Amino acid sequence: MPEATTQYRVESDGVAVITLAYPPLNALHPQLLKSLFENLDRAHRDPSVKAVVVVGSNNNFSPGFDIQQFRNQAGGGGIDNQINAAICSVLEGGPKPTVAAINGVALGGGLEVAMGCNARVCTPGTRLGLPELSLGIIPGFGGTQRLPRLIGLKKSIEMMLTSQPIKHEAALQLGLVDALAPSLDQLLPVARKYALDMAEGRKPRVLSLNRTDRLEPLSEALGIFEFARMEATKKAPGLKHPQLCLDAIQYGVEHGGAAGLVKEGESFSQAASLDTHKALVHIFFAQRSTKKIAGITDTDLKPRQLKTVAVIGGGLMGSGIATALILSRFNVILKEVNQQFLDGGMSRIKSNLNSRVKKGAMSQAQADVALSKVKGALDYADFKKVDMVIEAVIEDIPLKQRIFADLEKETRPDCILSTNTSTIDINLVGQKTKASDRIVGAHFFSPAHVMPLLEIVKTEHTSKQVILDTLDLSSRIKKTPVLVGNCTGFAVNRVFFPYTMAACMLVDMGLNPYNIDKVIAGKFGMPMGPFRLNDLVGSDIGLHVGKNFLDSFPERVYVTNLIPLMNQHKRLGEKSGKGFYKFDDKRKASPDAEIMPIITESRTSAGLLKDPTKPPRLTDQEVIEFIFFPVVNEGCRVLSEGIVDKAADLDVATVMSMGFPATKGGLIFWADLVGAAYIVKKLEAFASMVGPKAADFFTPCDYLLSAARSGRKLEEGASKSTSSKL
Ligand SMILES: C[C@H](O)CC(=O)SCCNC(=O)CCNC(=O)[C@H](O)C(C)(C)COP(=O)(O)OP(=O)(O)OC[C@H]1O[C@@H](n2cnc3c(N)ncnc32)[C@H](O)[C@@H]1OP(=O)(O)O
Repeated sequence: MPEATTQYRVESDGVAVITLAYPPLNALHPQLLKSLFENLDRAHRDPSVKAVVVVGSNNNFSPGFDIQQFRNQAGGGGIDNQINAAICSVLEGGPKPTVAAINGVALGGGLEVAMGCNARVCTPGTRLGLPELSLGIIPGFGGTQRLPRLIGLKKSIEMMLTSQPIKHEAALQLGLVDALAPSLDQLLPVARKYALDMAEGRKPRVLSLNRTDRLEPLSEALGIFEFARMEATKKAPGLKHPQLCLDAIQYGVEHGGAAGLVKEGESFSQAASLDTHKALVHIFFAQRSTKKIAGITDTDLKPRQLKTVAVIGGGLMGSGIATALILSRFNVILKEVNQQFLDGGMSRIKSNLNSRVKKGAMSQAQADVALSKVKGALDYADFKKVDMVIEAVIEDIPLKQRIFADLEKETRPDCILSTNTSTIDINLVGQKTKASDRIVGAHFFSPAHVMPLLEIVKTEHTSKQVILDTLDLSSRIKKTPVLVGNCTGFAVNRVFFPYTMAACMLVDMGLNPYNIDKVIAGKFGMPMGPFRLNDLVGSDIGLHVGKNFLDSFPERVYVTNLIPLMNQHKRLGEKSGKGFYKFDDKRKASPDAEIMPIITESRTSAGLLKDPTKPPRLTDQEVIEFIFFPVVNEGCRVLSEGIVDKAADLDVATVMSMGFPATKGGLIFWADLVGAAYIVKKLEAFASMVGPKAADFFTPCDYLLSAARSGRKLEEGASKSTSSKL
């Protein structure tokens, strides 16, 4: 383990430079903070020192408090609010003026240390922010007090509630940063001069905690707090830590910065004791660990620099994938079967880029450069130049097999051949080739240029080099990869199918689909309920994908007539103007009484209830459990079959694909908080509620049962891992 410390030197101009040093980014480990405190004291006591500059090593200031400590020590990672308050107070009000010299990022505690200094200097490209809420805590080194005093309440509350950093230009404009150094080699000279200017009275020495000039008048401030609280509740109903953050800010505005610091400490401790904090810290590390695959990323293998990728099929998926690739500067060949389809694909790519320009995510000039990276093709003439192919045609096995047989002939022997299938066995796709070592699944989620997850599906034949290259491609196109084994539905769609089936079962039992959606979205925190999602995806797609599960897992599926009937009535969802909901021309969804006869027909054919006039009365909590406990059960099968490398991968996959709330830590983390024994008991109760026709849907798998019996956590016991099979 590298040492967490600070280095101290006094320059010839009398400026003491204290360097934060803890690779890779200078996270604020308690040892580093202790050393910072000691060196500040040393500088203040040394009569030859006129001023102090704090800087980071490795060309970075600091990403904040060491998040590892939150993992090691529950309830706030052993943060000592007193020593932190002492550091900031010595920085701010000690005998010598202080300047933070910032490069890279100053986030969380990193920015708070910088705000404790009397001034801040940064380089172009620096990012500054307080993202603590994204970890379920609140700023705890004075950030709730100093940021509003430096830049005003409105912007500071926005920065804290969204956890979004700002760039150097905005920081300068807002007054968070006092001066810009034109380049990294000028950072220390500019910061030292600024510090001496303060020491020698040429510039005022500012104590941000005492400032009030940037705070809005109290009556206006109260309005800002009211609005922010409403917005926070609307965005994340039931979450406590955003309100705790606002409590601390408001208290400081009403009672002064010093009292606000005390309140901040209390609110921080409260937030740090909540499950939300544990869940979000888990997701932070889980997301980074999906890229680390034992036997691949820890070997001497190096990823090859893929430059040109061909995408076969310019439909919704293919054009989205091509967009993601050109946005990250890959050369792309988009292949279609005829000019009309090719034109359609190209115009979808253009429209994806245009919508980014409209949203301000890129300039028109950048969009033009991106578009110039894609070239259309109707044949394989240029495929010898291609480093990787991503096939994204319809889910038709013979068609995919034909394409792969062609690709084997038309590409170089080192070209990676991948398929974007969402459910089909990868071995089946490559069955007509001898290229199995270079075949891999690259399962994108729609819209592919937006959704952050990439499921990389390996078979027993896929080479390690191909897996490593695909992991690398994933990072380059800014997707989080999850490496999964080959089975129907892989990891994500495997755990997704009981979600829809359980929701349909509830409707067949007499519950109202709109109420179910309200509970699952509003109460549980999914981005939308299962029926609204069905309308987004399309009932036809749902039926098609669902068939794979009916065929592959007949012993544990629930066969409903609801989705087939929606298809029969051409209620395909948003694209046909009506599904479970009806849609206006702005695609706004509203309930539609016309679906009642369809629901009645489905209920009658399901025959789940002895007395259909008496549907069960389920609480909201029971609706949540009825839908999510079968999902957990399937997740346990995915773990025990080694489809994912570790439970945390499934957590990341569920958060980044189905929108499982990150604040609950992903599927298995949440299930462990609930407890396997309780889940088994409820699954058994649901089985007896629905009777023999659907009871098998709830049968707990061995993995879940054994965890329930032994008290073992679900995350602990994957019996075999994909990496061990490599
Ligand atoms: C009291 C205080 O108010 C409380 C706090 O300060 S809580 C901390 C608040 N800060 C944050 O939330 C920032 C967290 N970090 C980040 O957002 C991103 O890491 C970043 C923008 C700084 C860099 O992103 P990126 O370049 O993609 O690199 P990334 O892979 O994330 O990080 C590099 C390594 O640094 C580690 N790291 C980053 N920030 C860290 C932190 N604050 N503590 C510990 N480790 C950290 C990562 O885990 C990763 O380690 P690994 O290589 O072993 O996986």
